[in-house]
Amino acid sequence: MAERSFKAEIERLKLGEGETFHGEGILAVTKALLESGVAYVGGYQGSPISHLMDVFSDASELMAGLGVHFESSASEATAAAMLAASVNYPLRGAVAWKSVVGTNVASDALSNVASGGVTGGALIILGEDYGEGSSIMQERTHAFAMKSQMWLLDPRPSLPVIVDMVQKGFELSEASNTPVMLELRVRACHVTGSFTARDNRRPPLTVAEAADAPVRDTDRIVLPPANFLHEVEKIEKRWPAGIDFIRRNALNEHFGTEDDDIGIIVQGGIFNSLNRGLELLDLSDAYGNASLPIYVLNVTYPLIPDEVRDFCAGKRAVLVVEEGQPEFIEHELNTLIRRAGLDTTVCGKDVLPRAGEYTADAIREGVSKFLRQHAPGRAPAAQSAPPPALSPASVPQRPAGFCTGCPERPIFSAMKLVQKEIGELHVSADIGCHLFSILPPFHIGNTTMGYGLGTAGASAFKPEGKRAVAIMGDGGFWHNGLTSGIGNAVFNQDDNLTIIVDNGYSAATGGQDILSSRAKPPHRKTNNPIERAVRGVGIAWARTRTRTYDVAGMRDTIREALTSPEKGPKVLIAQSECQLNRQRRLKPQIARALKSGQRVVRERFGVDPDTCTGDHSCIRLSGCPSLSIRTNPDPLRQDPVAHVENSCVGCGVCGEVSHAAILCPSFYKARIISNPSRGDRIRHRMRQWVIGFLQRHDERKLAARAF
Ligand SMILES: O=C(O)C(=O)Cc1c[nH]c2ccccc12
Repeated sequence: MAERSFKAEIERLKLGEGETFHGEGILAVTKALLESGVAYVGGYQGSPISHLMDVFSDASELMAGLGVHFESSASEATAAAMLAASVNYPLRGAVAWKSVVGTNVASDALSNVASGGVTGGALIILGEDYGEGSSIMQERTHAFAMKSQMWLLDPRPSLPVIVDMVQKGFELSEASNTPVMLELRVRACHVTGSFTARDNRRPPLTVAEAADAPVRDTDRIVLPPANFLHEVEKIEKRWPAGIDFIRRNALNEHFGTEDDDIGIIVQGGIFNSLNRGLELLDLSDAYGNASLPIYVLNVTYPLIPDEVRDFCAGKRAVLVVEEGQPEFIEHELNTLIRRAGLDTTVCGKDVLPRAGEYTADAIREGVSKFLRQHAPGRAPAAQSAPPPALSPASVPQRPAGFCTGCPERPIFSAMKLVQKEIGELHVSADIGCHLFSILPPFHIGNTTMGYGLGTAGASAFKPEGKRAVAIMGDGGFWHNGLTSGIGNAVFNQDDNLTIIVDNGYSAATGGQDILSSRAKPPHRKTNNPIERAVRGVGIAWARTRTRTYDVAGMRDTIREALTSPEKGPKVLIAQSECQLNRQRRLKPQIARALKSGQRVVRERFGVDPDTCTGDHSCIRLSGCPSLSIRTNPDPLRQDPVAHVENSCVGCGVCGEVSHAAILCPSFYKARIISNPSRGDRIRHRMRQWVIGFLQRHDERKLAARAF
């Protein structure tokens, strides 16, 4: 079950010729694919492209009706390899994933498809999650475009441009027999706007029809001698054809004034930020009517030598606004300007930050510096004062952490308890929500090497004494952990423990179903147990614990795995449902039950303030966001007591941790009964009577001793 449902929005994907489509960037992309006669679509979810995959998934029936094949690929490598369908057949195909990580994973297939070239248009839609909102290493997909010679579109975040780039992207791919990448930053994915729709088009050839009439062309297969010819073809045919198409179709744009002796060259994807920066300097308005010329690169690779020459001719200096490092575009512009015999100065990273996100403010600062150097008359009068520095104490910290009720929390609580007994462990962490164990209060995890690579990251550790621990999510396990981690550990006779967090979904990417998910979606085969898979590749010591919230049980199994005399790789599958997905699943059911007057029981935990000692070790071992502190009601004690807030979902970990760690008995479980039955009411009255009797008894005893 995905984080967001697009069932309502996808109705708009049926709009026809001339109607106005209004919505988010990712929906516009999907609509543009359908209008382009795409024959097949695939991909792997990851921020900020997760929602695009969810849109595809929700629209899969509509696509099937048009004869378009869609599937959620097992990984980005799978998705990229799917583009093989466009090598021999005039089939348009689109795949999507998160870059740069997904492109890393896909790069084997991408190199192959880029070498052999394509007949049908191949479009790779990339969510480029760069900047301060990103959760991954800061790298540029641009490097992949250059090394494999694939074209890179970086459209201005405006719906008509994005839609046009999808459609032209296919044509460009076909005209130059080259795969085309379409990069969408997170804001472009979710920018809202309008464009004029066209009719959806059935693919002229479907994948089923192509399969019926196989075509084989050994010149397109990456195998000597054809691979040597591909290199020549890339340079002599595909590159010139690409440049020609981009120029003839004016994929790059011009904004602002025409003639000037300075100008700006910008990646399309950050045009809006540039324009905002210029607006703040009174050099543009909200519509991009700038008072200096701007050349917008909706195609950042390849650059078009004639366009660069024409833009730079007669200009003393140009500023290149290029996010991320190294400055590939700036380097190439210098070469092209030199080759054109011009002496235009190219500014870029000398006035803009070398790395980091190009926010409107960073760009405003860079443009100001550029103007001071090359057009002092148009520079802002004074250097703007830096914003007042905030002391770290005045900025509330909000480290990422496990959600309330997350089933992964008790796994790490149990590990902390084991570490107390046998000492610190080396822990090879993985991509997924479980990576939050690195942060307080757990401080568990020494490295992370990539998706599903937790076990591989521990493979150099061949312990003689203490075993190392690897963490892997169920998402990572099916993405590639089964072979690169578990299979490798079997083959190389590891003696480490892998804990596979089986929460039922690819939770970190937004709750998509995977092979071991418990849901039974109509067109997929789920419920494939992870334990069966690891035993299948030779794991002898495998345990599945079905309730991670049982902290004592988790602790005992982890201890057993780390201390048992048995040698060989060990796998502990720790199961409990992702709480976010569970809430999404249950909330509508509960709401319906409450409305229809059915009896509903919800559980919450609480802390008895009279018993709580106020030492807060429960918080240190759990870190649940619903576990907080409040003033001690006892006037003789000063330490604040622990307190469970109303966001509690009743997972019970706080209490379990406290008991497993023998901390204190102050946690209690309350059952909130809505629409109680007669039996509930009678039981409630009897309890009240007993409690009242005991309380009155206590009060009388206290009153007797009072003075
Ligand atoms: O959803 C995200 O933000 C992720 O980083 C998950 C992810 C999806 N595909 C990947 C490939 C390599 C590393 C992480 C991911």
